[in-house]
Amino acid sequence: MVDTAYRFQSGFPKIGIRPTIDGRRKGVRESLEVQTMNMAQSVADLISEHLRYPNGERVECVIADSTIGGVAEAAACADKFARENVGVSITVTPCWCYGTETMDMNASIPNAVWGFNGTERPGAVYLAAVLSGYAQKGIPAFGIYGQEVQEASDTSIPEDVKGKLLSFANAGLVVAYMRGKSYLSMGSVSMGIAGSIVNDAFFQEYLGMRTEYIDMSEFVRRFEEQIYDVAEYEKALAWTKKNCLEGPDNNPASIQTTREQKDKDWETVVKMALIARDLMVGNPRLAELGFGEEAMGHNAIVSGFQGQRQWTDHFPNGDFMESILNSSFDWNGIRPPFLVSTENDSLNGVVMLFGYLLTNTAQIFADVRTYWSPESVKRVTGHELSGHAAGGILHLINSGSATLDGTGEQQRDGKPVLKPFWEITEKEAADCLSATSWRPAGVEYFRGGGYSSDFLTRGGMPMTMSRINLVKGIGPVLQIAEGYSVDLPADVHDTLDKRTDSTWPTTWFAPILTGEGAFTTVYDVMDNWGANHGSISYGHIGADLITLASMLRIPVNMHNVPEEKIFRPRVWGLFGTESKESADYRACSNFGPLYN
Ligand SMILES: C[C@H](O)[C@@H](O)[C@@H](O)C(=O)CO
Ligand SMILES: [Mn+2]
Repeated sequence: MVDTAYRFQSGFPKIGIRPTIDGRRKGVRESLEVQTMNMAQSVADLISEHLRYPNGERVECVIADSTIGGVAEAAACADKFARENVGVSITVTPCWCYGTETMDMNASIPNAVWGFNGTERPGAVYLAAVLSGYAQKGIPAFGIYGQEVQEASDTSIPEDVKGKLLSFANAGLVVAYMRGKSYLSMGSVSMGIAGSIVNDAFFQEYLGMRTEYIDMSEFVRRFEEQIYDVAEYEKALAWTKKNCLEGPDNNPASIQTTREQKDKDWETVVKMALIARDLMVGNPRLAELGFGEEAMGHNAIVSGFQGQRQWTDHFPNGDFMESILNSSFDWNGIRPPFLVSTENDSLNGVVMLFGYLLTNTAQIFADVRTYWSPESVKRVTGHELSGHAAGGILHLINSGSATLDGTGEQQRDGKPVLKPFWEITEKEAADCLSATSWRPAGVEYFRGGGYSSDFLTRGGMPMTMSRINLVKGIGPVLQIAEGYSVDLPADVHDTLDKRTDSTWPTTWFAPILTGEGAFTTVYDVMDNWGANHGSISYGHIGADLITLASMLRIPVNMHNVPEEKIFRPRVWGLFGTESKESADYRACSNFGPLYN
């Protein structure tokens, strides 16, 4: 595992836990002190045991110095949280407390309240009272209480409560971690793709992020003036030659580039990867080499590279740079991915960021290229789709930033998975690399050459595809499709793949159908997809995305997440309980973006 310290030097937000209590002394408060503090401690233990920061360390919790029985103690706790960089607030109580006097009034961070479901003391009554206060004051807060009544002496956290606490804390940390960071736009709008019109108001108001912009000529300046770590470049090039095997050139012989040009392209694409990374997060080595300004980077947690066409018409394309940065390993070993979106599609970059921060695993960026109905597959190949694929499949394929982790060569219990970097073994990283070949770019599209990663994602993995679209008059809208990667017989894959650009990585994706709305058929999923790209995460993370979207006030226009898994602020129910989709739209528009 490599040293990640310089990437994460600004530190991580903590979870603040507020034990609130009935302030009446001479009996009531004293009798509750221990139980209340124990609840706070058990929540802190739960969170630190289960949740990790992007560098693999356990999430840290801060508990108020005392239980909170009134406004003076609430203010003391707020001071402590501000000093300790608390970005997410959880109030816990087993008893009645004074709602508006004890609540956390910080509207710019996610808030939740866990009210103990006992009847000796009315924790759930406080929960209801304080949540009505939150609704009345316009601060959406999440309410948590267990299904089953607990004994007063029971210090355990019921399973249903654990689930909600962790979902809330996980999504809340994403909100907190994004705040103050940047999206780095490398280049401008790619081929008229609207998602690459980087919208600063969206980033600022909904995510609390900056947008930074550089011209792609900055790469040329850094090539020519050697503004990169030459020693690292040499190491990277040698590693690439050894581990990134060049595949066959698919171009007609008359337009194939020479061996000499191909070798030169390898040198350029490796330099591009170093430079893009340095632009995003900085590099202390550059300061030692006399480039103090460049050493600082742009504080970017996600970026996008325009590439097409001004760059790719002349220089090698960005595919190697994007794929290797988006992967969990490179010449420096196994390390957290750097998120880069192809074609500077910033809106797809944002869902890559959500998926990554929710799971700590790398993301597949892809074109949502083709809906293959069972009939079309049968007509073209004679094959009958079955299993998860029975209703048809989507061909996800793209030059550029699909992570090599997306090969599915990492394993857990013998099954293909994508893992957080700290769980990936050397062998698994090597297997992802051997499952990938690097195909000379199609020079009709990419006149400047370059190399595209070519692999086929293993089937059987639970995956979630998502996408943000901007709608004039509404703002951002999120769409989510949970499904599975699927295996096709090799000859069937070949026939379908060869009809398109077979030098690109493929994921065959079968969304889960619910029989309703956008999930009536696979065709409907494709037909309702809002743009040319999607980001694909390992696991069924739709519920986490929905929780996160509600914190940011981004409505969800389509999803196939089971109702019982959805967790949003309590006040969403006050916008109507019949059609939760339209209530979500009204709630988001009523409260407006988190940082407005
Ligand atoms: C080579 C082509 O221009 C592709 O890059 C194009 O199909 C896209 O990926 C559009 O998103
Ligand atoms: Mn694309």
